[in-house]
Amino acid sequence: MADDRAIALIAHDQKKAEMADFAARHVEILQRHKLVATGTTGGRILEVCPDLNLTRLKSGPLGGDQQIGALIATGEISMLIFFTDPLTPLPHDVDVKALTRLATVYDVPMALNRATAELLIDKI
Ligand SMILES: O=C(CO)COP(=O)(O)O
Repeated sequence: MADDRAIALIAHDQKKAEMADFAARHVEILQRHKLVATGTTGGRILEVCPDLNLTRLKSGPLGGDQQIGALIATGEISMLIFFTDPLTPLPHDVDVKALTRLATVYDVPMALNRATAELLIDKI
């Protein structure tokens, strides 16, 4: 059965270049899937991979993390790839925590760094 759920892609500012590089390296896999991303991350990914089926939501600090959390709660996300930056304070830290919490609650595969994302991407 085809999986109609989306893969969620998010990166904090210091990790956006890494996310764009990750997407470019795995574009053949990603183009087989529906994708959602927070606003700025999605824009950076589409700069390097313009043909992806990617929906940009709000920017993280303006509610994008919460939008992805809501999609997790409604069963619409198959995997969360979230390159977090643990070295920079974030105004929306509570949203980040809420999102990773929901991914855990709903048992959604979640990669919080590139090494884990590289392992997960080969499983889809
Ligand atoms: O802040 C983010 C996740 O917490 C990411 O949001 P942007 O992709 O809009 O920068």
